[in-house]
Amino acid sequence: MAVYTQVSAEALGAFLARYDHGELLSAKGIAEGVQNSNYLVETTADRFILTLYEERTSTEDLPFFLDMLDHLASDGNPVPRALPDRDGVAIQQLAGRSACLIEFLTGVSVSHPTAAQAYAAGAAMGHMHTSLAGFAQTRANPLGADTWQPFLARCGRAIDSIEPGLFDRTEAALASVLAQWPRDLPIAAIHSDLFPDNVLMLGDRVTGVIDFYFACTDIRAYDLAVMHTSWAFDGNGENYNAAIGKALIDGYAGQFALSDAERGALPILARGACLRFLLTRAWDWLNTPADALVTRKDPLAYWRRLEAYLKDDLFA
Ligand SMILES: Nc1ncnc2c1ncn2[C@@H]1O[C@H](COP(=O)(O)OP(=O)(O)OP(=O)(O)O)[C@@H](O)[C@H]1O
Ligand SMILES: N[C@@H](CCO)C(=O)O
Repeated sequence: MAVYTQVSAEALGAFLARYDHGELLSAKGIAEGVQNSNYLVETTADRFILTLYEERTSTEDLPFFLDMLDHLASDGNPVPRALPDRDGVAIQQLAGRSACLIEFLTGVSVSHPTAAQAYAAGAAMGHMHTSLAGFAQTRANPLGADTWQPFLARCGRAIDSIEPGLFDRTEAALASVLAQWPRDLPIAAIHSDLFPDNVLMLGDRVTGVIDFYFACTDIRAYDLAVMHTSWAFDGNGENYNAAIGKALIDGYAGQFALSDAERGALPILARGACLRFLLTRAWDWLNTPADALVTRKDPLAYWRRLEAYLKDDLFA
């Protein structure tokens, strides 16, 4: 579920009255997503997404996210813009939250991508990286490599309740990854969370790239590594699909030239990405009650991926 904040029909009607996008016909909460509250809103003019930003999205960073979306949309990327009201204001207040009315994009996210879909998604990331070369704003990555050790310390030995020995194994893996972490690769604005559920598709065509609320400035090739960890394995991280992995990289490289240094760093970047998602999932696992409405994501699915990247060079 992801409707934490309820919005009354009266409040939504008054909100929509600030725009020239028709009158309210219906509003339905969207179950997917865990971070923010999302509604599908239909008006007499069109359909929209209404997002109310919950505490996990830092609202002071909203201008960065929205400007990045505007920049990408202006350059032909299929990303949703937040719409300005009649006074040019895009970030509003609604039901005690910051809120935006966002363009609705068609398409569905695929749970078992084919190689052709992975190729298209890799190409969509390559296109975004090409466009973002001209985007000057920056935002430090709040979940970047330098934060992982303090993050593990915050989780503490409670992490062993997920699986005995997990703290020590994670600590050792982290030390090894950080010792090899590349410090001289190109840095740029990146999505940093381009999982299959954040790509909308119709057949083999990408119709939407969404959920930019982890977007930040970090190693550009790290974005591709994150994508590889999330697309090229099954959900529980047990099976690697080499055809998907290759299609992602080929699709990306067809749009944006990967340097030899970036290509060579993908294995270590992917291991880092595994630790980033292992840690945030472990934190959520420990801090979300088992009976909460939000489905917790399995941290160990990322430990299994890490083991696969340690065992073989999956980018060879
Ligand atoms: N612009 C859009 N057009 C169409 N559907 C959208 C759009 N934005 C979001 N959605 C739908 O809403 C769902 C939730 O959106 P999103 O993934 O951004 O949620 P979230 O809670 O912010 O993020 P997270 O996935 O990190 O939990 C998506 O799975 C998609 O179905
Ligand atoms: N995509 C992440 C959640 C948001 O960071 C995960 O699956 O763990």
